[in-house]
Amino acid sequence: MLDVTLVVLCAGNSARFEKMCKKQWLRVGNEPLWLNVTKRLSSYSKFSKTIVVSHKDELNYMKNFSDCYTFVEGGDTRQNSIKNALKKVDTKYVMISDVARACINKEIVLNLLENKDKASCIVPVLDVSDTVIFEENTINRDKVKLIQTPQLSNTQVLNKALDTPRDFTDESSAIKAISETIFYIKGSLESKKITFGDEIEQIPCLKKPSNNFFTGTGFDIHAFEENKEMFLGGIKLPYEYGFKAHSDGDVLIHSVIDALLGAIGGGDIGEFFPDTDEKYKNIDSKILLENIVNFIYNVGYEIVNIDLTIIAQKPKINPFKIEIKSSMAKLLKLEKQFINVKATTAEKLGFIGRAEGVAVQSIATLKYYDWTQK
Ligand SMILES: Nc1ccn([C@@H]2O[C@H](COP(=O)(O)OP(=O)(O)OP(=O)(O)O)[C@@H](O)[C@H]2O)c(=O)n1
Ligand SMILES: C[C@](O)(CO)[C@H](O)COP(=O)(O)O
Repeated sequence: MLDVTLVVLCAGNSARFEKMCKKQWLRVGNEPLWLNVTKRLSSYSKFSKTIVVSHKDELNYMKNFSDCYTFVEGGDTRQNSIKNALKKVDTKYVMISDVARACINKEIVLNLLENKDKASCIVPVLDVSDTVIFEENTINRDKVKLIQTPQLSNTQVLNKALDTPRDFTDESSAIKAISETIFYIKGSLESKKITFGDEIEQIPCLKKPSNNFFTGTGFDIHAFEENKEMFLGGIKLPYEYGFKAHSDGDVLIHSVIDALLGAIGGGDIGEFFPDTDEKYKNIDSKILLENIVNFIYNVGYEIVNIDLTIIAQKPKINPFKIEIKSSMAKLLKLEKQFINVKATTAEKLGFIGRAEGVAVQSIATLKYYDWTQK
């Protein structure tokens, strides 16, 4: 076992990527990119431990995918994500790589490891073959290097180098700033970082997402409550009661949220919005659904269609079905043809039949965001 910890940085926001899905959640077959890259990098040598740094909103979801790695919550910058990871590093050396550099080859990792005692930070670099200008003045391109990852650092030195208010864009810059040594090895064009959306085509090792479909079911019930407005599918219904709930009680939206989370293996609405949390007291459930829809797109899915059935003796639903369908289509960012709203009574049977409350069951079908399509 090496005295080296592997850290894969997967906690970014993909702001410059400008796609529906975040870079780390692009699918390679059935694997999110972060898992595909982490499996590949960790297979290259016997690292003491592998740490995956995850965006705070995706940490619990990411943990669903593997028990083989230590998951750490990222920070608001790459450097702070590294600092969070270093709290879990107890080895002399740490190798840190950007998940956005998806196609790191084994030779580079082995070369870094072979040279780990040559300096405080071992860095793969590329020479420049283009003419280079700096502030509109041509400079000597032979003195220019493009820095890549993974970078292999002495853990103690890196901790010291990052104990600063300065924000560096990589480890070697921080280590150099405290006058510690750097050793450069030959990098690779294959180690190109995915930053902008159109760069995906330049990444050689990715295969297209699987064509699988994913379904999830949702079911929710809410009792009627006096002195409360009734919301169903984001629409206010003119009824004498509302729904008894911590939130606004929109039982239809809650049912659909559970169907969406079910389809991605993301648990249930209570895990995302605990009914013990004051910030969700009387919350507009449309906000909850918008949050979940954004999450689903961020982690690499698209919604194909939703079908739902409202089970209610009262109020009469038919007069509002079209409005509910339009409301839900807008919230789900779906064409109306892909959201179906059904309604039925309970034939006066049971609590629904006694008009004590309403139930809604939903089913959602999702697929992966296909980044190979323009
Ligand atoms: N707070 C952050 C920011 C970035 N990263 C990771 O650092 C690597 C390089 O960052 P970058 O390519 O800039 O990714 P993003 O920050 O997602 O991109 P952007 O700056 O466009 O938002 C990525 O693998 C990213 O996931 C991280 O772990 N934590
Ligand atoms: C660390 C890095 O990949 C080295 O080139 C680069 O600095 C990351 O920059 P980003 O803006 O955080 O992608």
